[in-house]
Amino acid sequence: MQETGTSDIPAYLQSLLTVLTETCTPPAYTTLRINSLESNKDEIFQHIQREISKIYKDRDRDDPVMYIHPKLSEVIVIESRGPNYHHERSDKEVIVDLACGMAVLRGADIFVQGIMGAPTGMQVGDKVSVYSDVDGQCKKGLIKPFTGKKIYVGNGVTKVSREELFCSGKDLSGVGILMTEPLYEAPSLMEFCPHLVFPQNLPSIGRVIAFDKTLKKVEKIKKNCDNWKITCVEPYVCDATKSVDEAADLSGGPPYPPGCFDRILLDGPCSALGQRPAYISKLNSNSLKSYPTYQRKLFTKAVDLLKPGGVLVYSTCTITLEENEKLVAWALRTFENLKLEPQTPHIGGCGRCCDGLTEEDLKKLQYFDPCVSSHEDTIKTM
Ligand SMILES: C[S@@+](CC[C@H](N)C(=O)[O-])C[C@H]1O[C@@H](n2cnc3c(N)ncnc32)[C@H](O)[C@@H]1O
Repeated sequence: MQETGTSDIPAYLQSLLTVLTETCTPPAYTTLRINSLESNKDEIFQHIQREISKIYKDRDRDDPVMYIHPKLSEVIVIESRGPNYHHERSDKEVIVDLACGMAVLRGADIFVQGIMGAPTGMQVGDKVSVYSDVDGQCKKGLIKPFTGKKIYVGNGVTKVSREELFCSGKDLSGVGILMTEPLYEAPSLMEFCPHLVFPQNLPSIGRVIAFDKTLKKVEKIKKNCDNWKITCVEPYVCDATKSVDEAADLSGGPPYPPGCFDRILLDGPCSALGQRPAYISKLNSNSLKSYPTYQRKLFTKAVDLLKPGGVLVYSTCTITLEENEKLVAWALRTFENLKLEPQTPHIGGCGRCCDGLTEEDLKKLQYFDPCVSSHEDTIKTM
């Protein structure tokens, strides 16, 4: 996208445009959470640095810039490079689905399941240019050139032929295209040293409340805890709207009695408009409007569960005022016993002005603005 740079556009639209442009690009770095229970942090950092250097060397790339986050000593930061538009495009075009395309922009190779269309005669070892289908219009097995909306994500070398992919009837798995010249250079981290590091976006690095209403999510929490040899987390399948009961006790799973938690992280459902990169959102305005009501319901339960003097952290991965600053303003009006506290570390920007929040209030909120390069954020903290 191009910057319009026109002064005829009102400031709020200009800033919305900038946000939309920025959300189309992947973050400027990848972050890995170190499992300090496993070994010494510096040793883990050096080990990961050597492993990543090997991966980059195999692909003829210079080592990436990597360091321990200056304020978060358990976080490794790996800088991305790009966009690299100078690569020569091949006339052999491969189309991948949107999820696969977005993963490629964050450093992944292409797994066979993500490949939708490939040219006739495509053989193992062919150099291809890869495009992501933006609107989900490409039918599996497409031979003809794709005429729908597509974005270029890089060049790669095929590990599988078109014949094997679409005509063999085999249940294939694994890497189908190795991305040798991606649009953005970032490390591919699928199952990368899972006992030593865990890929986690910077804003998500915090404490985790161990219940979710989805069984699949709870199973994932259990698997992560097993990988990390964490024994102090008890994950439960639980609808948080039913998590409080006067008659309950703390001995087993939910529900729990009111006022029994010292700290709560409420990382609830949201419109996810801050997830990057994202070229398209399938949300309609009704579902967008439904989130704040649901979030207030969950927030009320979290306040019920909190001990006097306890800490409640509310987080989302979206950018709407209604689900962020306006929800905070509502909470301060509704629960007289709640007050905002400064956050340490404060590595994001401040909150945005609305609904009577004061300058001091806004400084106590953290907004990870997609318009500020994440790399700039990191440098600011050094
Ligand atoms: C933003 S995600 C949380 C991500 C999680 N912190 C992580 O890092 O994987 C929001 C989660 O809220 C869960 N959820 C939605 N409504 C819920 C409810 N009523 N009770 C409990 N969990 C709920 C969803 O299943 C979803 O996994």
